[in-house]
Amino acid sequence: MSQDGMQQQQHQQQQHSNSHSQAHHHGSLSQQGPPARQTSQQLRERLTIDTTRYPSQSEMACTPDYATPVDQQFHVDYDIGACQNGEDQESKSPAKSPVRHIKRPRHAAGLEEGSEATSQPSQSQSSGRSQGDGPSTSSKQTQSGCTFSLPPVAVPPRNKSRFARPHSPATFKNPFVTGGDKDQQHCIDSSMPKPLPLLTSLHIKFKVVKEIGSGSFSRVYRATHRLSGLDYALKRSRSPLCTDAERNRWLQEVQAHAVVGAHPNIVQYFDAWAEPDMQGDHMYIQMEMCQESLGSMASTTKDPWREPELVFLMKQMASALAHIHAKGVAHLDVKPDNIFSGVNGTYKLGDFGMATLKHGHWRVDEGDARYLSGDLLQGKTNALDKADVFALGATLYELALGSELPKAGPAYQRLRQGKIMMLPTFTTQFVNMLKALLHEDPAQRPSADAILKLPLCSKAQLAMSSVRRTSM
Ligand SMILES: Nc1ncnc2c1ncn2[C@@H]1O[C@H](COP(=O)(O)OP(=O)(O)OP(=O)(O)O)[C@@H](O)[C@H]1O
Repeated sequence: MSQDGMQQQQHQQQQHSNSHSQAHHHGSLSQQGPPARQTSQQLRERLTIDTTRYPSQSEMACTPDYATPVDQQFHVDYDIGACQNGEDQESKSPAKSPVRHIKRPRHAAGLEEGSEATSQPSQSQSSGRSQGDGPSTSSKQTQSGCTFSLPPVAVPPRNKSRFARPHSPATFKNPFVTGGDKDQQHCIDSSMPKPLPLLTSLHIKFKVVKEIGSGSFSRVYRATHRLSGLDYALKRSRSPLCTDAERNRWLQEVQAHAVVGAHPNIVQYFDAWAEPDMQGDHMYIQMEMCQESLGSMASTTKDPWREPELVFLMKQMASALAHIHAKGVAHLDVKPDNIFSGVNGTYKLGDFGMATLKHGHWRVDEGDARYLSGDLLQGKTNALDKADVFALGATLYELALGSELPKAGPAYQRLRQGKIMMLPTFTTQFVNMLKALLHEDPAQRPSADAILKLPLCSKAQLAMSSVRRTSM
């Protein structure tokens, strides 16, 4: 075929294609392009759909056209938004309409919520619309050919209560990060619009496997994260949090635990949230799943620990405390119940329920009396990091004895003065170190950092096989 002949054939094909499109999309459908400004009269004419002149949606099978580029597709050219609440759902084109929404005056009479005009399309509305200033009454023709009007779309008045944004859940300042400025919103106050964000993610995110422990304030569950398949420890408040004091106790635990961050000898914090039940809000903390605590191990095996095992434990706990203290936090509840065995012979310090600011004048709750230093008992809170060191010394002493520490009485008082029983199976170096940790005067106790630098600690690189307690 000659060049001229080919051009002529292409021209004919083009013409045929154009006329075909126009025949199928007469009136109501238009090719996309910059929408021309239309008078209301034109719009009304276009809104009248002659369904007999183009294939119905069911004939077109409603399949989205992914092959044709979007700017070459055909689009319904009437106010889709106005029809969405009516019976016109089927007429929606899969492609976006180039015409957005036909603007209608918001102040149109009779469109206030509850007025008759919102629910009863009338002839007068249609005629009003024909003059270009009425409400949005979309008319179209049914398959039988008769024209009817869609109800006008009510534009609710800008009513404050309806359009007011819902209160966002509170975002708290973390005093462990920002310091103890009392003016900052760091704690919960019932006057806040929503004291805690009530999120429900427990059963959506987790499969609760079983309860693995409980304390005075909480129950702890083993739970599998549904997406990752990993196991976590979920700590749940024992009873619903009803008062601000209860909520703030949890908030403080969450904030302290979160700010401490990752450390090999600290139970890793992951997330925290509140969930409502019939009685109130329960608080959840998602943590690393650990093995047994030393407290529960000690209750089953009463054998005293050997020195290498204790030095190994002391080194790891001193490392955890040095990290916590460097973050400005004091743990205030170091005890065997809160030290967990992890994998490969590691130990991890957990339970930040008593944690507070190391030097700030923040809430200081007394932890377990058996591990409380004399200075804390006397209400001296200016060296809280050293109170942790005392509690570590008391923990090591208890494990060395293989028996529980006294809760009261002369033996209790003697320990607060740094006086301990003979430990014949331990080296003098170890016993002296223990006495230093339990010193009556907090200033005389070594810091956690200083403990790590002791010659005893540098010798604490035990072969894993020799660490009897963590091989479970
Ligand atoms: N991360 C964890 N992995 C495995 N078990 C855990 C974990 N955290 C806590 N547990 C188990 O749950 C028990 C209670 O936890 P925890 O001590 O944190 O609760 P509590 O209510 O703060 O207790 P307390 O009475 O000491 O204040 C622990 O003794 C331990 O047996």
